[in-house]
This record gives sequence, structure tokens and C-alpha cells, in this order.
Amino acid sequence: MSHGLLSAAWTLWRTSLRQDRRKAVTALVLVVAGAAAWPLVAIMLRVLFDAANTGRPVAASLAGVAVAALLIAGLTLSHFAHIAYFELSELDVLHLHQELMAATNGSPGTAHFEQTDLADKVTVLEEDIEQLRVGLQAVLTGVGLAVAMALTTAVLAWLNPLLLLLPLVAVPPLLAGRWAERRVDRSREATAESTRRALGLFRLATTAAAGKELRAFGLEQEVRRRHRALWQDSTRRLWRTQGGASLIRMAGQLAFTAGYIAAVLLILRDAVAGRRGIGDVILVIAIAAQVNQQVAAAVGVLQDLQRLRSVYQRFDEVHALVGAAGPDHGRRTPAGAAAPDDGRHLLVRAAGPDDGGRPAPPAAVLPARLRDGIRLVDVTLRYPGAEQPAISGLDLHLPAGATVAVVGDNGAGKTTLVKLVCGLLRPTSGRILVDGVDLADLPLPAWRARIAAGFQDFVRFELPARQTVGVGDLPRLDDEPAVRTALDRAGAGDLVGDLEAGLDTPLGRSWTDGAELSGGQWQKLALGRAFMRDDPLLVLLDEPAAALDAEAEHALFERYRLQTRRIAAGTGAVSVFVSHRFSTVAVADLIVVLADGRVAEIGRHTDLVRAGGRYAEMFDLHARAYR
Ligand SMILES: Nc1ncnc2c1ncn2[C@@H]1O[C@H](COP(=O)(O)OP(=O)(O)OP(=O)(O)O)[C@@H](O)[C@H]1O
Repeated sequence: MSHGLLSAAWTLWRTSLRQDRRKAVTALVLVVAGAAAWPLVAIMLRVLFDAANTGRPVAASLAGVAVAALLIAGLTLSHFAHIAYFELSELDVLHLHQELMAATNGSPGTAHFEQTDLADKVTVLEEDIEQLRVGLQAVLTGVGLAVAMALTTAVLAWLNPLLLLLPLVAVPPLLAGRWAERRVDRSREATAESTRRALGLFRLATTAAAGKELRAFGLEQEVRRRHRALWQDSTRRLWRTQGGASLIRMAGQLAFTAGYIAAVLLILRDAVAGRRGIGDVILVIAIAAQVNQQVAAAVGVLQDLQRLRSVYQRFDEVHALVGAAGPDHGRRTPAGAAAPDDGRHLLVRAAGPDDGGRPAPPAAVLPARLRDGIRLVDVTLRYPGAEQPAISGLDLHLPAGATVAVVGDNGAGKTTLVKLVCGLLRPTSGRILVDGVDLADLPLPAWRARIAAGFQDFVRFELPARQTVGVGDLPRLDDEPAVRTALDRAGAGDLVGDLEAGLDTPLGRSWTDGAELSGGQWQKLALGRAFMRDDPLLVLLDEPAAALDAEAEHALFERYRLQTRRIAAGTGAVSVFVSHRFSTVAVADLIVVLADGRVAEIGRHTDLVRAGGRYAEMFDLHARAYR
């Protein structure tokens, strides 16, 4: 949905009503009353002066009291309104944060994370969400202003219809404001990359994890220098655009000022000619001054609403990018077209007719047990913007029940292969079959629920230890026996005994008294998480031993073999692990050597060594390094 100013204001108002209807309505009433008080002050001043001038002291006194009361209302009601809407705007920010999290992480796939323009938009959006606080104020003030301007316009028309031209002179400032805003917006997108990189360096310099390496390589000064250079670069560019934008806005304001002066002179001329009384003169002075303020306020409100509209528009763009890059990128529909999807559609589409009115194929059902395994048929994956495909025409059979090791040089495509079989990325072309059923036809959440996965760049969930592991099977988050079993499977049972409060120990620095773990300990917990599920069809371990010491690695693989055998006996699961350590690779049922996104060699350890190819060479190098 594309957003105009009014529709953006309406969207925010509806969101605020949903947060707290009573507070929203109270705030609106107070703001409108406060804004309407000012033109009423001008009207009552006229009554006051005319009454005093014609010798009516009671009428003059009453008008004086009314002026005082209206002045107080005008000065204070907006502050009371602020109390009502302050909390509301915080809740609106929360609401949009939640939406942004849902948009970027609510999709079943991760393809959108591979796009830098999405990262740019999310960076700008994160900063801009703050705009919602101002946005709600702008919406309320806008309504108040509309009422005040209607009153003012009526008074101006009554005084002299020519004065109605006054608000027209307000158009140039508005146009100038829009133009300036667009320039600033473009400049912010252009500088987003520098800002993001500078923030990345800031995080690098302030996180404990990077501290060791920065010191070891003496990079502290260099990181600070680069951070400063990037930040200064984006500030300089933004400053230049802001300067230009201010000049544009000022030119617009000057046009209005000229019109305003002309309008005041018009009324003064009448008064000098004796065609008007003193009350009219006071009225025009007071009300004309308000037109000036109202227009200035309206320009401010419009600028705020323009920023609010940008927030919603960028939101739509994020949704569109996530949708377009989504896991269904390249999905075959019955009409043969690729359809973006967000996972929810997957289920809906399967149940109803598709866009072309043709019945969609029934949703394929996952087998309880694998018999054939997983087949990749002529699979190619090209990352957005990449020249070469990361995986290229790959044909591969991962047999049910087998333990498959994937090896290859850096950048060979191992992690990409893992992401593909997980359904995190959709092939650009080709098919992935699970027991003959295309992964694209399977409901992704159901497939994910049958995967046990441990990744090299595992997440350090800073939670109580039990939950750090338990999130591997959310329904059993706090199930202590299940968590202990999973930890035993991962060979991490002892680790919990070392923690002060056992499984209840909070982990990580985000807790005041959180325990800090070593990289290897965190990885063991991540492995425990991987083994939480009891009946996976696919066990995936991407460099599971990278952070472990040699002894722990050996123990892990002994356990890993036990686990995969146990799981394979139950569900025929395929176990795939990526490793650079050949001692662990050698025991696999099948070894796949990837090179440049293709299968270079495939077979058992002994066969591959005997063949004397790339694998034999890598194994030999590795063996010599450990001799
Ligand atoms: N988001 C991305 N955008 C563009 N190219 C990418 C992206 N991610 C990976 N690549 C490229 O795809 C190729 C395969 O990457 P992949 O991460 O699968 O390799 P890998 O074998 O797992 O490497 P490593 O052993 O270093 O982990 C590499 O050339 C890499 O540069």
C-alpha cells in the first residue's frame, strides 16, 4: 500500500487508538481545544475593546475574563495533552519495532538478509522509527490546526474576503518544504552505508569478543581512525544537504512573509481611512499574527507527516524486499511463474485456488521416516548481485540414514548447500527433493520442525542456561529432562555442573550477574540445542567443532556418530556435517568434496584416498600438519 500524508496520519491514529482508546481521544480533545482557543482570544479581544470603547463595563469585564481563560487554555492544554499521548507514542514505537522484527525475521527464509539494500533500508528505518514520537504529536496538532485555521479563515472572510488570499501565500513554503525533505531523504539513504560501517566499527571496538583480536593486531587506533573517517564523511555529506534544504525552506518562508505584510497593510489602510472601528483593528492584528504562526506550524506538521509517511513507505519497501527475496524465490506455481511468499501464503495457497483461478496442488506431506533421502537435482544458487553462482548445477544424493561429510576450500559453497537443504534459501534453478517430494511444495515450518541444526556462527542466546538449550525445541523450552538429555547427547552434560546455579544460571553480559562462557562452551550449548529435537529427518552441523579443543572435538564426534545412528534408526534421517577437520570427516559414510559450487569428488574415505585426487591431497596435508 502506498502512503499519502493523510493515509500515514490515519494509520498512526488507528494504531494509537488500538493501544489506548481513552488516552488517544483525551489527547485529541485537549489539543483541539487548546488550538481553537487562540482565534477565540482574538475574537474576544475585539469584543473587549469595542465594549470598553462604547462604555459597557460589564460586557468589557466578562470579555476580559474570557480572554484570560482562553489564553490559559491555549497555553496549557497542549501540555496536558502531552501527558496523555506521551505513553501512546512510546507504545506506537514498540508496535512498529515489533512489526520490523516480524518483517525481517518473520519470513521462513534468510535470502533477504543477503541483500545490502535491505540492510540500508532497515538501518534508516531503525533510526526513523523515533519519528513516530513526533508523528503522533504532528497528527494531533494537525487536527487542532485544521480547526483553528477554519475559525481563522471564517474571521478573515468576514473582515475582508481579500484576506482569504493570505493562506494561499502559504503554498510556496509547503512546496519548498517537500522539496527540501526529499533531498535530505535521498542523502540519508546515500550515507546509510557509511553510517552502518561506522556503527559496525563502533560495536567492534566496544565488544569484549573483538577485544582480543584488536589488541593482538594493534588495531585499536586503526579502528578508531576508520570509525571517525566514516562518521565524518557521512556527517559532512548530510550537513551539506541540510544546508541546501534550509535555504530552500527559507526561500519559501520569504514568499509568505511578503504576502502577510501586504495583507496587514490592506486592513490598516481601511482603519486609517476611518472605515473600521478599533475592535476590527485589534482583531486583524491578533488574527493575522496567528495566520503567520498557523502556517509556520502547518509547515512543521507537514514536514513531520512527510517523515512519518517515509517511515511507512520504507516499511512497505522492506516488506516488498523480504517478500521478493523470500524463501519462495523461484517457487514454481501451477502457472509456472515464480511467486514471492512468506511462508504463511505457502499454506494458504496449498489450500485454495491460486491467482489464476486454477486449483493449487495439495500441500505435500512430510514422511514420518525417510526412505530415499534428500536429492539435489541440477541445483544452482546465485546470491543477489553476485556474478558467479555459489552453487552451480549441483546433482547430489544424500542417502537416508547416511552420515555425509561436506568438505572443500573456503568459499566452495558448503554453507550455501546447508542453507539450501534447510530451506533458508531457495535454489535459483533446480530442485531439492525430500523422498521424492520437492522442498518447494512442502510447508516450510513443518520441514524446519524436523531439522536439528548446529551452525558455525551459532547464536549466543543470553538466557538462563536451560532456555539457551531449550529454545532448540520451543514447546519444551523449560523441560529439564529434555534439556539434560540434549546436553548429554552433545557431550555438554559436565558443563552445567560447573555453572554456579546449574541450569538456572543466567548466561551472558546482558544480565547483571550473568556467567560469561568461553567460545567452546557456548558452542557446546549450541550443540545441545541442535540435539533437542527427538525425531529429526535432517541433522545439520556446519563446522560444529570450530570452537572446541581437540579432545572435546573427538568426544563430540564419538557422540555425534552415536546420535546420528540412533536418529537414523528411528527416522532414517540424513546427517550432514561440514568440517575442515579430516579426522572427523574420515568416519563419514559419504564424503562430498565441493569446489566452486560443484561436486569435485564423492565417495568413502578409503576410496577417495585411493583415487589420489583433491581429497587425498587435502587429507595428506592435514595429516602432516597434525603429525
Ligand atoms: N550473501 C552473499 N552474497 C554474495 N555472495 C555470497 C554470499 N554469501 C556467500 N557468498 C559467496 O558464495 C560462495 C560460497 O560461500 P559459502 O559461504 O557457501 O562457502 P563455504 O564453503 O561455506 O566457505 P567457508 O569454508 O569459508 O565457510 C563464496 O564465493 C561466497 O563469497
